[in-house]
Amino acid sequence: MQTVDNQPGTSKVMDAPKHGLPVTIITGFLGSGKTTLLNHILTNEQGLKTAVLVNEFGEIGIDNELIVSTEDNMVALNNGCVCCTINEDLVQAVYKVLERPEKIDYLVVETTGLADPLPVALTFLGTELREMTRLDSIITMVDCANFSLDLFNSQAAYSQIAYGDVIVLNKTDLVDEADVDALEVRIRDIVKEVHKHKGARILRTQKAKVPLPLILSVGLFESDKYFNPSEAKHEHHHDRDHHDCSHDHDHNHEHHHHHSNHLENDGFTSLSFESDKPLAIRKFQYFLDNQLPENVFRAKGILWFEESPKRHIFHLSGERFTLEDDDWKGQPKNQLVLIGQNLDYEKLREQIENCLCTPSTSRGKGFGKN
Ligand SMILES: Nc1nc2c(ncn2[C@@H]2O[C@H](COP(=O)(O)OP(=O)(O)OP(=O)(O)O)[C@@H](O)[C@H]2O)c(=O)[nH]1
Repeated sequence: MQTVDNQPGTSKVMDAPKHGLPVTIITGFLGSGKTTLLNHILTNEQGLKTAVLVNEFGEIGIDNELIVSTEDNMVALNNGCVCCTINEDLVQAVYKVLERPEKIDYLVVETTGLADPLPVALTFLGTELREMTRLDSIITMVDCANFSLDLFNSQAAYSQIAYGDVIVLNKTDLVDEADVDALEVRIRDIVKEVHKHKGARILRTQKAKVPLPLILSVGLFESDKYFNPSEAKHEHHHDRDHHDCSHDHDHNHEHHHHHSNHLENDGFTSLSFESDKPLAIRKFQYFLDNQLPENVFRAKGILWFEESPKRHIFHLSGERFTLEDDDWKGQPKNQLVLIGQNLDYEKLREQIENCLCTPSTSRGKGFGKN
């Protein structure tokens, strides 16, 4: 776990002392644009000093590599669900931020794409943290090109929509406006099912570019109205024995019928692959085009191809993949995480290993067109 500060140096001092530290939770399904929003916040926050807690699904923390200026403002909570396994880690991580001698104006928590945001919110409301922090809002990112509750068959995906104070319909560049309209109607219905009298603020974005005043320090989270922390049974024990996802959470909140019993992360698991050998571009492309099974919903990686001196950032969400390049800062290597349901680990691992260069692989072949 690492701790860090964005934009060191002078920071605009907010009125609130540290014990009222405003907190925003960014949630949203796998690949919806949470990290993209986080980077947008960190590059545009203008003088605010923001601490960031990032929880990632998968053994390798690819996000550490993808978040801007992570030298000193980030606590990475790797491998585990922020709402179950590492709940106590979350409390400890927030304390670490609060105890730092320098001023912190804001705390942003990015959950994994499979986390139910409600227990995360309750962590801020139902523990000692209640005195120290002020939960400002839950922001839910939605991938307009891939959103379907049926497709995900995921309790977490439902909860993310149901409890979002601000819902950002992202990736509008990939779909027709009429589809976004239909999605918005569906989402408003889900929000209404849970919050009878309260709508969510729904925004549309590309690359999560949203004016920050619309999402930060908005005070949209209405804890007293929708949650009763004193009733929350989500207790936080200071021993390590409770880091066990196999227990059934009973948060005993008003909307009990949607409580977050998302055992095994709705059947999603991850495969992490690392190698200090380069990949052969053609083989990897063959893997993507012909072998990658449909049950891999999300993948991300930092890739090294023998044919390229660049560092390639690979993302797959649904059926779409992208490869961007920048420069290596250290020794090149491959890091790849695949996330999906019912993964055949052995087969996948073998297929990826087969993409690595063998000494006889010829050089100089570029990425072909699909
Ligand atoms: N076309 C398009 N791509 C986008 C947009 N926003 C984000 N992306 C891309 O979608 C991919 C996933 O974005 P991330 O921000 O990493 O998503 P995430 O929610 O943090 O992903 P996980 O943490 O793995 O669940 C990346 O390749 C982004 O560049 C958008 O508005 N349009």
